[in-house]
Amino acid sequence: MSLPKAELHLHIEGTLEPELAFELAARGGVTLPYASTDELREAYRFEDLQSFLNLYYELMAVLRTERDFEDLANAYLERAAAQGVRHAEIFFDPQAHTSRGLELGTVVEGLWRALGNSEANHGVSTRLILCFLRDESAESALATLDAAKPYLDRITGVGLDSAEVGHPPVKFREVYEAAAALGLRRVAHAGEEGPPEYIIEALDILGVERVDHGLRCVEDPALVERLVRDRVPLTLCPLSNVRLRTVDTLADHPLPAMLDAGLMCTVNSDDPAYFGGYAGDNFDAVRETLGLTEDRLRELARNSFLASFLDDDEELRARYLAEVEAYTFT
Ligand SMILES: Nc1ncnc2[nH]cnc12
Ligand SMILES: [Zn+2]
Repeated sequence: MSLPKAELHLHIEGTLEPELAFELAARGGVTLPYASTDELREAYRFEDLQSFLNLYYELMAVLRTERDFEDLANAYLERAAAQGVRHAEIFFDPQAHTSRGLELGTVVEGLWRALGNSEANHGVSTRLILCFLRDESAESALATLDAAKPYLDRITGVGLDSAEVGHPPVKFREVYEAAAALGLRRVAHAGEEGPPEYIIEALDILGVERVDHGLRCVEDPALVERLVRDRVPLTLCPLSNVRLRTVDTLADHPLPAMLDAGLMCTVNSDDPAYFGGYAGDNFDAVRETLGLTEDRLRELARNSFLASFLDDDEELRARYLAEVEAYTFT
């Protein structure tokens, strides 16, 4: 669907399509433990978040040079633009690369080669969000934030991702305080597989402005009331939830009920190469399977720009919002 939208929950490493993985492997002399792209695609059957993360981290071995990160980001931006994405706030996982011996600068500079020219090349404005791996230590997160200091002109905010259960937000209190002191915006994954309490901690202890996923808030009526009252944006990822078995089928997804409850929902792709679709595909899927009306779809698109970190460019945000209102559904 080409409805203009902002993508607010997108892991750049999760945009690595099998074809590009093999191309980068060949270029870098990396051997993948799969004979072909078809065989690799066969591995895309996930039981839960952890079974996905195992493959996600394994394939990152092909990302080694600035050019690799640049090519990865350009491939995403091209696909996203074709599906109506006008603004993208992109997560990256520095620790998944520095733990393999890469310099943080290789990752940031490589991504920036694509992101810095994205408005001109793809018609997509961008922001970069550095994510801490929550299954690594708080000390490692602090060291990562410290290493990122030379690149803060390119980094808008911090996030928290990877294996959720057993790694509550409170573990990262100190690093989020330090990030806030540096003027960084704050988001965190919470309530994807973890309980509603993790969403409350992310808000109260980490001071996040948006909750990534936040799906399990529906189990706590008082929390839903709070999220509605405070207009806290949730970056939902419907196709991801199906593939990682957070919901049984797309038809069971609580998105319509969440919108009816007044929650500020957005729809995003998470790791589109792995979960069967980019942002526009997610919009198409919820339209078809959940029967969302044109008003609801327009609301989701409007929310995406309102929830974005475009506060430093209200003129651009207003232009995007006008595009949403002017859009004609086909
Ligand atoms: N859906 C997800 N949840 C947590 N960590 C992730 N890293 C990449 N995708 C993720
Ligand atoms: Zn995610």
